[in-house]
Amino acid sequence: MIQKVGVIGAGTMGFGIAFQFITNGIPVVLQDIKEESLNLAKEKIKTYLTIFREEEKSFKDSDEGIFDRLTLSTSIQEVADCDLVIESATENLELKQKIFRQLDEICAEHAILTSNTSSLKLTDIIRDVEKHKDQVMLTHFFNPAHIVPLVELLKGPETNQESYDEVNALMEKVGKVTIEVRKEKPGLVANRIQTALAREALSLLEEGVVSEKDLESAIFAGPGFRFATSGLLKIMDFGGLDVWDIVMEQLQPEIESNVCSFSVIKEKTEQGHLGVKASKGFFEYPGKGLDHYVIERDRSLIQQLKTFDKVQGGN
Ligand SMILES: NC(=O)C1=CN([C@@H]2O[C@H](COP(=O)(O)OP(=O)(O)OC[C@H]3O[C@@H](n4cnc5c(N)ncnc54)[C@H](O)[C@@H]3O)[C@@H](O)[C@H]2O)C=CC1
Ligand SMILES: O=C(O)[C@@H](O)C(=O)[C@H](O)[C@@H](O)CO
Repeated sequence: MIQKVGVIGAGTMGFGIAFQFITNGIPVVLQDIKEESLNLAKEKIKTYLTIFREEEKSFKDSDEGIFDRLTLSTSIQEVADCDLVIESATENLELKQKIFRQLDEICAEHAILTSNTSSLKLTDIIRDVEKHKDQVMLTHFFNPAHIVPLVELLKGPETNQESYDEVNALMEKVGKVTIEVRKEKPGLVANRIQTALAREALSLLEEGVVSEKDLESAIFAGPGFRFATSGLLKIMDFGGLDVWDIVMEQLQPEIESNVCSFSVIKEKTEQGHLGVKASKGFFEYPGKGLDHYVIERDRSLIQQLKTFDKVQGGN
């Protein structure tokens, strides 16, 4: 049974993963090589406990009780007694392979080792793992990890079912929605779908078919609005599969199918317009700093999470 979780990497995702577990009763060791990352993560956890309370989605335990479950460390040795260790360090294959070699060496025999990678293959990450090769997985969270419910689960080629079932049960216990990815595909499921959507959206933008503002509305006030309560297959069922059959045949030849590099992104990147972190991307984010806009986004997402829990019967 998983009673203590280690999280390697206290960055954008690691902080949120740790937050999800400690606010749901599970002790966490959050490890990072940079003290500053750990200090920032601690401050963000403090901030989000307040924000969740302000948005009337508070936790049953006191802030003090929640913080009592959090251990911060710069030493990977600190996760040696964890039952589950989730690696969420920088997206670099050599680094992940090194971390998994270390975890394979120091962790208890029963420990389950997982990665939160967005794009790398599990079989590549675990290349040198020996002792735990029947207890490795991908557990792919979505940003922000402490609000977006989805976690994609993938077993390794030798992973036993018991490990999968334990991780799945734990994720559901802490309020996440899991899917089982049955075959190893780069980007798993949701990122592939997100990328396919992005390719068509950027193609329409590049062709001048739609403005940035209207492209946003076309997604969040249309399909995105429906996606908030049901997936694509139900939308097809409600639309009529006979209709969708025709539409798919008609439109597939029309939509973007090339592997493209889009000047709408390339030009902005070259100009240093990297998005919120640079105060300008497709849109402008004047003068209040990254945290202001991230928190503004997250307040909306927390309200959406409350509705999601009601509609999907969550906690
Ligand atoms: N940013 C996103 O939207 C998402 C990212 N991911 C994945 O999560 C992982 C982490 O991504 P982010 O949190 O965005 O990165 P990040 O750059 O915000 O944080 C990475 C953290 O790893 C730490 N780190 C580097 N080497 C380390 C080591 N040897 N041991 C311990 N910590 C180390 C860094 O100090 C940093 O704090 C990546 O694999 C990424 O693909 C998954 C879903 C979404
Ligand atoms: O969208 C997300 O949060 C995840 O699916 C990801 O992995 C990110 O999009 C990542 O690919 C880029 O930040």
